[in-house]
Amino acid sequence: MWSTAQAFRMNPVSRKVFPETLEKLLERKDFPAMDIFICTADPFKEPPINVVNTALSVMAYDYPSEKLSVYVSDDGGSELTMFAFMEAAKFGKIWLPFCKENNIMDRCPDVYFRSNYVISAHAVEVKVLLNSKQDVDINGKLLMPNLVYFSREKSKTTPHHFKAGALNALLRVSGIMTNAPIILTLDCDMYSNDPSTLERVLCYLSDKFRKPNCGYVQFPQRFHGLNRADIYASELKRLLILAPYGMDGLLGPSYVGTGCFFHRRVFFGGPSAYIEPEIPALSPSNNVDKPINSEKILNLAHHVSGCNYENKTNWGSKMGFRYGSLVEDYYTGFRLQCEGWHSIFCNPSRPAFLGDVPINLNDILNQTKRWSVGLLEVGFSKFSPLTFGVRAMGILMGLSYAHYAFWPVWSFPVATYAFLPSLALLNAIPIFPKVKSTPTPLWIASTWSQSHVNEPWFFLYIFLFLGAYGQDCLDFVLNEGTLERWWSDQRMWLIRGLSSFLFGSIELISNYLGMATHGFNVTSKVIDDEQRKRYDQGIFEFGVSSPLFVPLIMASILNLVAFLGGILHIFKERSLDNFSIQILIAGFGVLNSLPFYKAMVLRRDKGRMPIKTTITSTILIGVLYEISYFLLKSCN
Ligand SMILES: O=c1ccn([C@@H]2O[C@H](COP(=O)(O)OP(=O)(O)O[C@H]3O[C@H](CO)[C@@H](O)[C@H](O)[C@H]3O)[C@@H](O)[C@H]2O)c(=O)[nH]1
Ligand SMILES: [Mn+2]
Repeated sequence: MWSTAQAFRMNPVSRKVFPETLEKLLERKDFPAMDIFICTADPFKEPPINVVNTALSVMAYDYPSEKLSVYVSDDGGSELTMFAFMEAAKFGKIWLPFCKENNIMDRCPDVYFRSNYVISAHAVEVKVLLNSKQDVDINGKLLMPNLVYFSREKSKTTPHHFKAGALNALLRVSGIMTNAPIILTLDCDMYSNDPSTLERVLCYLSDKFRKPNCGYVQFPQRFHGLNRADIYASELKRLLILAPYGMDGLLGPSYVGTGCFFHRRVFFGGPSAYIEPEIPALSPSNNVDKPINSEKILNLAHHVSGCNYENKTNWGSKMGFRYGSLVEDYYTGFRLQCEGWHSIFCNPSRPAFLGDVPINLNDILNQTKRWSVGLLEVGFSKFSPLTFGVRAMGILMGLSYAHYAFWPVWSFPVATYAFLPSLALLNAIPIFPKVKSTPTPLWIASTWSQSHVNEPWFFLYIFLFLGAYGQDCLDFVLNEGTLERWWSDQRMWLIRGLSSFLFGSIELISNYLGMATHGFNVTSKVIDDEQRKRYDQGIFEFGVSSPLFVPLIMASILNLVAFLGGILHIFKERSLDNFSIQILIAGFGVLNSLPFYKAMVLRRDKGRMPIKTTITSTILIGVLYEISYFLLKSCN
């Protein structure tokens, strides 16, 4: 993992463009058309009001409206979402500076819909809600952008490939209706925060300025409403900001699923290997000459949204967004770059998009678990970045992608460090280099004076620990980070390693063995007020009894017991002997586990650790200790 991380350090690049000068070089009438895709899948985990907000925020881009088309893909096929959008269409007309007033529609989904709703098979729905050729705002002045509600056909028997499937259907439908050369993909939990973003993008993607191989421009995922310490490290600074800077100096950043502008052509083969789609109307160079709501166009749009349409076509394998991984974004970007497309990372100081983050630990861990499964699927496929990727894109790009793909591999060292040193300590077995006995009970005193140490390994060990942590901390803090957030970041890395990564790896294995199947478990965006309050105060949210918490509690209990035992040992023997590093590691574990102890013992609110989970974990750690007792004793 260390070596793959070095690829990001070779040539980091940070870019700047000046969209204010764009109009001197490119007339507004020559601005290219833009198709904007918004994905939603579940009206109860993703409240339609939020999806509407996302759509309204992009409809209000500072851009010629007649060139703007917003397509909303509803994988839930829900009447509620459609209804919300019909209202939104009317609402949009009355209200252009909408950002301030959108509270008007802030209502809860109707109980009637809720009780009758199951996501199931549904037919195609294509509804033109606003037509840029006809619809004007309430004053009769401004044209409105196109707004299309779309729900592809779904059946129980045909795989729908989750979001990638939805995006491919959107690619085809938008191709038939407007076929803009530039496409923005956006998740429904992320809204536009800067009306001038499209002009910024033109500096990279308009015909006049685009480099021939440039395929997409990725904006970082940035989030609003993080608490001060960002306790769940939702910022994902390393993954979403630092790594892309590094890749930008190579062939460009990976695609992260949202906030990304594509040149439509990239979905039809490599820069010099064009793949002709099965019907000419879908070709990226096709000129749409019929009105968006003409019967012919609508019929064709229905045709390409059928659930069997993709059979025996290249969609998902060589064309469009790629199937085969739960992280369709990462995988698609990777395959596009292997085909020869370059990309650009654009991180303006005012965030172009802002998104929601889950505010409870269980949701976060489930999300990371899904990513782990998806990443490993790519890592161990025939298109693995380490083999296929390195050959197609060169060693550094291959390593960069491998660094993501094998992210979950951290679970093994993290789990080892969480359990092994403490178990060994409790069994009085030293596993690290020794420090020679000194009369002082303070470990620091002994590590500082070299004369007392008889093994250089001890220092190498301390050096590596402090070096790695120091570098990590510096990287973080120097890039608009704070020490407080860094601490959360390293803690979440341990938590993810011990939980999501581990469960993700297990899920992948059981999947290969045919024991389970995994799906795209949509992250809930519903905010409970009480939870929100606790989150804002920086308090961890547990609440549900989730297996994802079990290894975490096990480790926190074990480390506490081992640490206390170790300290007792020091005072009894008045020597540090063989166990200093083990005690240190246990102590570090304890420090990181503080929120867990609080949640298990001190808290009484709804977000505390459920007793059931605590008891299960305590029993399991007891069993693990017994096993270790027999194993370690027999090894010794
Ligand atoms: O069958 C599906 C499942 C999901 N979605 C949409 O996909 C988006 C992302 O889903 P979310 O639950 O928010 O997942 P996150 O883990 O927050 O998303 C990250 O990870 C995903 C891959 O796992 C990427 O697709 C996302 O862009 C990226 O932000 C949402 O708009 C969903 O509505 C669909 O359209 N159809
Ligand atoms: Mn999301």
